Amino acid sequence: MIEMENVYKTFERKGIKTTALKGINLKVNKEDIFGVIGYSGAGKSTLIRLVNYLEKPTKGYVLVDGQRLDQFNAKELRVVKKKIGMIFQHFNLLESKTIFQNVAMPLILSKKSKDDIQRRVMELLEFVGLSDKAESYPNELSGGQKQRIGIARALASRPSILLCDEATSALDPQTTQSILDLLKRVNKEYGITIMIITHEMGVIQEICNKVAVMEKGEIIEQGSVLEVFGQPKHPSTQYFVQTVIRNSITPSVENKMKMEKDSKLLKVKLVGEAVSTPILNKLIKDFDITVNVLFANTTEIQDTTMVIMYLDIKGNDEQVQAAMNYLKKLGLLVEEVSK
Ligand SMILES: Nc1ncnc2c1ncn2[C@@H]1O[C@H](COP(=O)(O)OP(=O)(O)OP(=O)(O)O)[C@@H](O)[C@H]1O
Repeated sequence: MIEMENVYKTFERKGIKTTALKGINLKVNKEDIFGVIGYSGAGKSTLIRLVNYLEKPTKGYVLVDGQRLDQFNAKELRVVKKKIGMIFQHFNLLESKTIFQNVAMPLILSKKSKDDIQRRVMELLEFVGLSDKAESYPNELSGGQKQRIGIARALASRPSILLCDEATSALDPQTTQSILDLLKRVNKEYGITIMIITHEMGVIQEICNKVAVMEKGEIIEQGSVLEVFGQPKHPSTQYFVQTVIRNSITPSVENKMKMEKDSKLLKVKLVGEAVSTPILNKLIKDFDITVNVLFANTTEIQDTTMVIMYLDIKGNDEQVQAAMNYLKKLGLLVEEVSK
């Protein structure tokens, strides 16, 4: 659906060059809600602006539906761009136009008939739950309602891709949740591919199935959200994951642990089916060891449950080793943590 092949983007202003993107490779499939996360300045906006050709790559290719954007002429590019809707952090609504007129704008520009416009706009306002606001003006709406209108307007031309540029960053947590729920419906009910850039890991956790982590113009890690959240490799990814999934023991427990000389501290991660295995019961009964749960955290990612536990285990060396082997055999991620 969307592909980038070795994409570079360098800006030049007053002789100063900034390379915003350095060798980006990614593939977004039709059914995806693909999230791009990174700190400010990582290159996220530049990356998303390449998809609808608001920016051109300095080197490399951007493909939409298997076709390179640089090979289209201006007229063909206009057709492709109609397939790509976009929503923004600050909504970008026209303040002097009514809500109806705002949503109708792309249809007016494509010279649709009055009847078609009336039908489509009302259908979209219903979809976003704001049919009663057709004659209101943007300044009469809350932030969440404005973003709903932004989404309705972006969907007017029946796009197959929706780009979201920090779409929830200006909203409170509850409103963010309702906008994310709406975006999920856009993906499922209309079959629209969504690409979302954000600096909030919670957004990725909530709706994305794939994620790319960006730093200094590069993608440092990418994969399914379950993979990346389950086993983040790069320190920056680990940091982002830590903002939504606490996976370390508290300092006070850590201090107490240091006093316990004759036990081992294990970090155990269970994902999916493994969660229903009664491991604690097994460890105690079959290996005759003492198990103390120091920390446990359960998270839902992409309808899959992930549990992280810190277990303090005591027993003779053989028993402890056998217990660790048992956990590893089950396919669980087991790490001995040094105290
Ligand atoms: N039009 C431009 N001219 C010159 N430099 C630019 C331009 N657009 C972006 N940059 C530079 O490219 C780098 C990446 O910027 P970009 O806006 O893509 O990052 P970002 O991850 O979206 O950050 P933020 O979350 O703050 O928007 C930055 O160093 C920025 O200064």
